[in-house]
Amino acid sequence: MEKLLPPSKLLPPKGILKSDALKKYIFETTAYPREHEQLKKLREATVLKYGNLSEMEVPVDEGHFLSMLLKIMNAKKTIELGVFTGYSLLTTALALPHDGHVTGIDIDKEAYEMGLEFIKNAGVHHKINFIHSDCLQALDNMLSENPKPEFDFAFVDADKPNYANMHERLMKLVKVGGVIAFDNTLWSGFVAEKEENVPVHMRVNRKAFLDLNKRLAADPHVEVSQVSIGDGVTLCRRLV
Ligand SMILES: C[S@@+](CC[C@H](N)C(=O)[O-])C[C@H]1O[C@@H](n2cnc3c(N)ncnc32)[C@H](O)[C@@H]1O
Repeated sequence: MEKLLPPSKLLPPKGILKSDALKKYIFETTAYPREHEQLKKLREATVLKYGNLSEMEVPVDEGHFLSMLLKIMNAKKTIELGVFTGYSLLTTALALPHDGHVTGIDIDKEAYEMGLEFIKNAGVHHKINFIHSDCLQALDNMLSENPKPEFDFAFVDADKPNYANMHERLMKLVKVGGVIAFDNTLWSGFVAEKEENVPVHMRVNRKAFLDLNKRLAADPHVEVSQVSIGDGVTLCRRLV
């Protein structure tokens, strides 16, 4: 018999929404009922295998937001930095048209291989190209092989202190009019807290996000929207 997790184990423990009642309401009313069957299975399998590390996955409501955005944009070619077991990657592949294509990059191949079963069952494996590499290295390789902008959309969810370096490279790889989405930019709300109130292990990334958020807001080459969903998602639309 399929092993089911209690609903309390499935509500995202991190993020910026501090009301558990409201979180439960949103997830139970809209997010879980609309979650694709293979995404649900992938999420449950990730919790079982990785325990607390499964918190790294994008939450279900954010997945719906990204899916809607990709469809509204008519995105065809996308890139993702930080795949883990593939929740956001599978979300993206499901949102793209039949001839769409997503490149995912991660240093952890084992986690991606765990998610492959669900990606294959969802029938979208042909749309995915997984690159097992450090993401800055992979972006530099792409830029040296073919410096033409080719992506409609980029999702950034790898090592946080390197987001600014990824932004610099992605501005050359994402088309004018395309979107770069940075995940976790509100860092559980700690960007608005004094440093002494932030758990020590979260301080380095908090500082990286404080710098990044300022830098993106001041960047005249992008239109910026800070979206208060999940752990905070910043959308940057390339202008020039
Ligand atoms: C937050 S998780 C990604 C979660 C994923 N987007 C999802 O929805 O399930 C971050 C991932 O970034 C990967 N990562 C961290 N540093 C990296 C680097 N320098 N290059 C490539 N991947 C990296 C980690 O291995 C991890 O799988």
